Amino acid sequence: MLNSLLDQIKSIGDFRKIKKHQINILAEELRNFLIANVSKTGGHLASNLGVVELTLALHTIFDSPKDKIIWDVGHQSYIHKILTGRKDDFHTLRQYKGLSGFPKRLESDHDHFDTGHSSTSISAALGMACARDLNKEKHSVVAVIGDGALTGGMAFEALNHAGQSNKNITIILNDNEMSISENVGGVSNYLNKIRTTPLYYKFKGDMENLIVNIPAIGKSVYKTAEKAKDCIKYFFVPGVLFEELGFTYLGPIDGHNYAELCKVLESTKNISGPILLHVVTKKGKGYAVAENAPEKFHGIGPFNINTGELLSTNKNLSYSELVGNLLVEHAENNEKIVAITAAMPSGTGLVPFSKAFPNRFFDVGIAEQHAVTFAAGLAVAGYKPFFAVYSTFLSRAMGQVINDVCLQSLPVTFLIDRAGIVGNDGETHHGIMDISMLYPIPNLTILAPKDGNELREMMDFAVNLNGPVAIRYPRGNVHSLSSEFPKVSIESKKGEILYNTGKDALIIAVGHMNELALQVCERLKRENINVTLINPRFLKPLDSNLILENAIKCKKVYTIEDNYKYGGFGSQICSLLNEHNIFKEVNVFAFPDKFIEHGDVNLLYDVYGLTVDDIVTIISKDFDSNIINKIVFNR
Ligand SMILES: Cc1ncc(C[n+]2csc(CCOP(=O)(O)OP(=O)(O)O)c2C)c(N)n1
Ligand SMILES: CC(=O)[C@@H](O)[C@H](O)COP(=O)(O)O
Ligand SMILES: [Mg+2]
Repeated sequence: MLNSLLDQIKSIGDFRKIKKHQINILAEELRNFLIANVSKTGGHLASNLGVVELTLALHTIFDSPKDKIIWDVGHQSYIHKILTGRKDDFHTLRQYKGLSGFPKRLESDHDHFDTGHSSTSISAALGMACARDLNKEKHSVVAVIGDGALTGGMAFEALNHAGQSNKNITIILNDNEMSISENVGGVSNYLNKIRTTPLYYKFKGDMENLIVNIPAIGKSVYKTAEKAKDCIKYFFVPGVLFEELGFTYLGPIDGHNYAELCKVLESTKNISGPILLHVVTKKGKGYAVAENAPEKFHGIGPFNINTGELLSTNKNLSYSELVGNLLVEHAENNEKIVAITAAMPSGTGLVPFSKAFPNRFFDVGIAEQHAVTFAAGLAVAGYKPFFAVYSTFLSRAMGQVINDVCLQSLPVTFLIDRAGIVGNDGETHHGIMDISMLYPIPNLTILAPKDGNELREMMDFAVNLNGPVAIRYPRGNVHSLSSEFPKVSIESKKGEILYNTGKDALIIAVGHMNELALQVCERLKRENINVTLINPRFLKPLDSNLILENAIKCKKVYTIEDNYKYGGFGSQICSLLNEHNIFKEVNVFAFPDKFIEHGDVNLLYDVYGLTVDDIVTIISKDFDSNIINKIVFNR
């Protein structure tokens, strides 16, 4: 049905001849298809339900892939993918070797820019528009950006540039009043005001018709009115902010009215210079449970279509929830503790804090750079800021971490969530670079808890440390690892021995990777390979004495981390041994120098050789006397 409808619409050619009922049926088919598929695969549903008519109109009026459409964040590009030949593969969404949940140039000619991180679309689109003009090409360039993404500083940097560029570029602001949670900030308030203002572009058109049709004097009066347009603009145009930046502001228009969208999009082709078209949509449109719970259905796991309930309910505590609960506990006894999020209160577990301490909770919008320096400002004023942020999104603010927090050695704690492989979101979302990014920064303490208990200890440590701290922990449920060895206090800044049957192999595992490492140790024990396992706890400053005194005694050293090999923990161990003239073979189990694709977390660890079997196989071979003899013999 969907295919034939799509073909029918395409065959009509002229949008003005497409009947309203035909579009309504097609939109309904697309929504049903989305819901049916995402209920099985999981994914970003609410945002995509909200852009069905907008995407249909874009692909009616513009000629993709000649005309370029760039999707900001790109989590709302599923309809675009369905309309551009990927419907039959849609059941593979976000699965290993299947369709990505974000636009990917390698996936389709219709995907003109890989997105995933917010607020990049206007910059990319402007770059493409400038290239087009340099090449003397004629295609359209359109960026679709949400009201949440518009709170990202980079979007304003691009608006500032695009506004004075005189480039023909259309920015479509998809305004659904939502980020992941409710949108925040002055921009959001401004857009709220606009939504209740009469339609400027309609007003302007009506005004023109009225004046020019006044007999005899119409034309001259219109000229005067045209000159007086600025006063009309200030009085009427709702998008004066954008107009003053140099854009022709159009809207706000109903983002679910296909005919209206087509008419206005068509009209943009006759307007020179940068345009900002403000469309108002509803996140979750057409699926009641998603309309009523757009945050829940922003990113959702497989669910029951009839009830909207998740098919697998996870009753276990997640690291994000644990962090949020611990922060509330500390804030109850320390009024200087404040919590910051960049538009991800629920994802980072800060909702309980926001409810308990609304005056000490700050959602800054999708603005990680601002969040870090904002935290620094709070810190110099005597507060103890905790910024909870996904590892991948912290990469946005490395300059601020370095120069605004660590250089001044301010007591800001970075709660680095989603550290490690995150799974279905893929390349742009895995948190496997933070160790490499943070290691070189002076004054910064970097902690990696092996489980929930250690995370609690590290939060206590961070609260009492008068300096910058980064605590990294993975997506998912809290681990709980036992150790028969005496407790080592976290204040000692020491690592700990987690397992010790002898000195054949020294294994040093980062954070939650100790769960896997303990299984490796048990397997090696059955092969009579004696192992010492160290949990460093402090990635920086390293407990060098513990590592060196064990490395000297062991035959080979192995490190295990959920970070890139380059600049990661393993490379730190290599240089530590080297600096102390301990020339032992170090085998670094980490991620190779490539972007890690999307897929199930465990499958990705398997693909990249970070499973118990893989590691046991390699270590066993190293200690397999037959193999060692063979190697010696063959030399
Ligand atoms: C730099 C960055 N920070 C945070 C996120 C997480 N994130 C993904 S979508 C989203 C909200 C986007 O809101 P909006 O642009 O309004 O799109 P909508 O979902 O409402 O369609 C956020 C915060 C991200 N992708 N990139
Ligand atoms: C699109 C985006 O960036 C977020 O929605 C992200 O997918 C959330 O990730 P989690 O599902 O790990 O919270
Ligand atoms: Mg939005």
